[in-house]
Amino acid sequence: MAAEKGYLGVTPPISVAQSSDREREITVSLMDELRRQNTFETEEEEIVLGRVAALVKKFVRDVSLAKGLSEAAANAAGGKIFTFGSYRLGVHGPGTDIDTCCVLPRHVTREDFFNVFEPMVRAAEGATEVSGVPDAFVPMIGANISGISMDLLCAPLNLSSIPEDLSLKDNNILKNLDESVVRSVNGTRLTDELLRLIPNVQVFRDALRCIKLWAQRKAIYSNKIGYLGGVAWAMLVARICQLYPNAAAGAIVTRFFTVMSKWPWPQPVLLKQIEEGPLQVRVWNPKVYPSDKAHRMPIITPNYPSMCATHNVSASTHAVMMRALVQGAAVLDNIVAGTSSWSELFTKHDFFHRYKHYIQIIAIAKSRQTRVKWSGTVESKLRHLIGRLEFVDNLELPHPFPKGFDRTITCKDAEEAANVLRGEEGGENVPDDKEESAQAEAAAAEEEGEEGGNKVYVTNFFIGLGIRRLESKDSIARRLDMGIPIADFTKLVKGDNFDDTNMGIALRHIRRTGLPPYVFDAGEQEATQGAKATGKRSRKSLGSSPPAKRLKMATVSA
Ligand SMILES: Nc1ncnc2c1ncn2[C@@H]1O[C@H](COP(=O)(O)OP(=O)(O)OP(=O)(O)O)[C@@H](O)[C@H]1O
Ligand SMILES: [Mg+2]
Repeated sequence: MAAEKGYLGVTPPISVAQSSDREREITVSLMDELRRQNTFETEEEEIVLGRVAALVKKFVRDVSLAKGLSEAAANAAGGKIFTFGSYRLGVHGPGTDIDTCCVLPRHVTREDFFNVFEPMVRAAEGATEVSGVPDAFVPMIGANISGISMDLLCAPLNLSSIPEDLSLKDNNILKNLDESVVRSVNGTRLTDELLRLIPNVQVFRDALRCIKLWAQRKAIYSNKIGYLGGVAWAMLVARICQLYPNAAAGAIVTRFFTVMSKWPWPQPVLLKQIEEGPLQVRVWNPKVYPSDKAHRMPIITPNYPSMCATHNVSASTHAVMMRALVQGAAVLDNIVAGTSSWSELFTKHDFFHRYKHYIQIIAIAKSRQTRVKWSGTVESKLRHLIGRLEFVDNLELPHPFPKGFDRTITCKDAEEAANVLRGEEGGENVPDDKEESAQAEAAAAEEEGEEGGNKVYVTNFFIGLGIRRLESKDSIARRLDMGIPIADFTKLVKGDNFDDTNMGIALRHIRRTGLPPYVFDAGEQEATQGAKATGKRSRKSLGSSPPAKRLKMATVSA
């Protein structure tokens, strides 16, 4: 395709010029700054991946033999791992998961993956925190092996054996596959296609590292909450690389901010023309599907079947991201002019200083394991709360923070623990003890009997409330009534698999001065004028009290 047109992408480049001396200069200083910010990974990963690849082959062989295949056929059955996501793109940093897809021959099933492979991973040297999620949208095993955390996906293909040189590029490979398998292999297919559509991979990597770090520092990195996730940021940077194929990384970053802060959304960002293909599946098309037309910031995956990687973006998160892009563009102007340095681009967000009022959403669980799932559910539904809050009178911007804060609450007895689970305050709120692994905890709980536990595990999410400036002094007109959105949200999260003996949900209105100290970095809170760590005085319960009270309490005076 590139050869025919002479360029990559859906339009010709804006400029094929080489970067100027100044752009090269700022590229050098950008790389220095990224190294200072410690965004590069270590070498350990390759070794661990080699071990996982060998384990997958052994697993395929064992299952093949157990299913009656001959020794020769079992040996030939193969099995292969494909890394994808940020590791495969070459922009993986310390502490991020390695996304890995285990491709299997057809006779090795998803059940085998969880019944046979999962225990093999658990028994592997250095393996901790191995937990399978067979019924997830994309079924997977989460594992930490020798300190490297991985998401292992499972993809049995329609092939009797998986040779070492197998490629997933051909769309026909998707024929007659289960939808969840299509999703699993499409992670790899997307990353590989992305790399094929970029004129200069090293420039892309350097620029993307910069943009990812910036987005994390500005608290606008999370697909689940309605910002962009890793792959969506990667596609935006890839598009800029296509538009300026000969530019150095520093210049790509500059263009990224100028182009993206002015992008005429909802015009989609495409890396190539959308392809038709052999499956009866939906390909993104706003002319046909009203839900696709509703996407505010569509960034479309290039591989078949193309989809929108940003369908969680709401009016609010869109506004927050645009504000950050415009500010970023201004900082870049100064960097290019030499009046500012790169570190200025990576300064921390001001989310916990910015608003007078916040909502705190607390996912409460009786065990650490329950919390993993429950806080995941609450997190994935938060965007619905944001969507409903967008319609509240006087509320200009419900601004979600992209990450939850995990805490352990130690109670004096089981009764107090039960109260905390119901959303009432109490117990001593302490940081999670990272040393105490989920498995050790499960073993201890079994010994004591779950019931006797006096610890409760919570994840706290925050939404900042940007309130419209009001002329009126009339207290009725100045009310912010969030009762209905909050009641709807509570109902929604309790919708599936809610078990009130092990889980709870509470929502509170909290003032800036009452924010808990753990949302701040060391020294940060003291620097904030008027911030106090006490908290209790100004907290009001929104979701844990009886409905009538909840409605009343949900009204904040603006
Ligand atoms: N919203 C999405 N739409 C389409 N594919 C997605 C989406 N989110 C994730 N994926 C697939 O899963 C892969 C891994 O996703 P992930 O969110 O871990 O991104 P990443 O690029 O690895 O960034 P990070 O450094 O944050 O892990 C992506 O490369 C992509 O193939
Ligand atoms: Mg990843």
